[in-house]
Amino acid sequence: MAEQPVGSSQACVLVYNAESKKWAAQGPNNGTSKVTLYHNPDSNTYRVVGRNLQDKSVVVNSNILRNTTYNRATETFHQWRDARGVVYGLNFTSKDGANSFALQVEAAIKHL
Ligand SMILES: CC(=O)N[C@@H](Cc1ccccc1Cl)C(=O)N1CC[C@@H]2C=C[C@H]3CC[C@@H](C(=O)N4CC[C@@H]5C=C[C@H]6CC[C@@H](C(=O)O)N6C(=O)[C@H]54)N3C(=O)[C@H]21
Repeated sequence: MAEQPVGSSQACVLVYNAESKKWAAQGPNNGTSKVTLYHNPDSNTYRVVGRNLQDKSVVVNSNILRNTTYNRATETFHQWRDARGVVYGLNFTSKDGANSFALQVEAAIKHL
């Protein structure tokens, strides 16, 4: 069976630049994207894919692994580090959207 979407939310996708010590919004219109958690039941893998609402470009495509720590820095800003050390931030447009997405990611990590 192909990948299934587990859930989606709206968030600005940011990547932290350790050199400049700045967060960089990914994509136009301040990086507002639809972020979706996908599950591949065949391989039991999960990933977060974000598509910019304006130009539909993929701004994050990050595997969520058993040892991924999903950090709820604030009620609406969550972040995680990928296997290569890239730090992604999601600045959600609502607390409910942030909470529901986080619950799905946290459940996914437990399922791995
Ligand atoms: C042990 C460890 O690596 N810890 C990481 C986190 C982590 C822990 C456990 C697993 C994985 C990860 Cl990733 C870590 O500390 N990192 C990751 C890189 C990030 C960079 C800057 C500093 C500046 C302060 C803080 C920050 O970012 N914070 C505060 C809320 C604040 C909310 C909104 C976002 C929106 C854009 C920016 C802003 O407001 O202009 N912004 C913020 O300014 C946002 N922080 C962090 O958060 C830093």
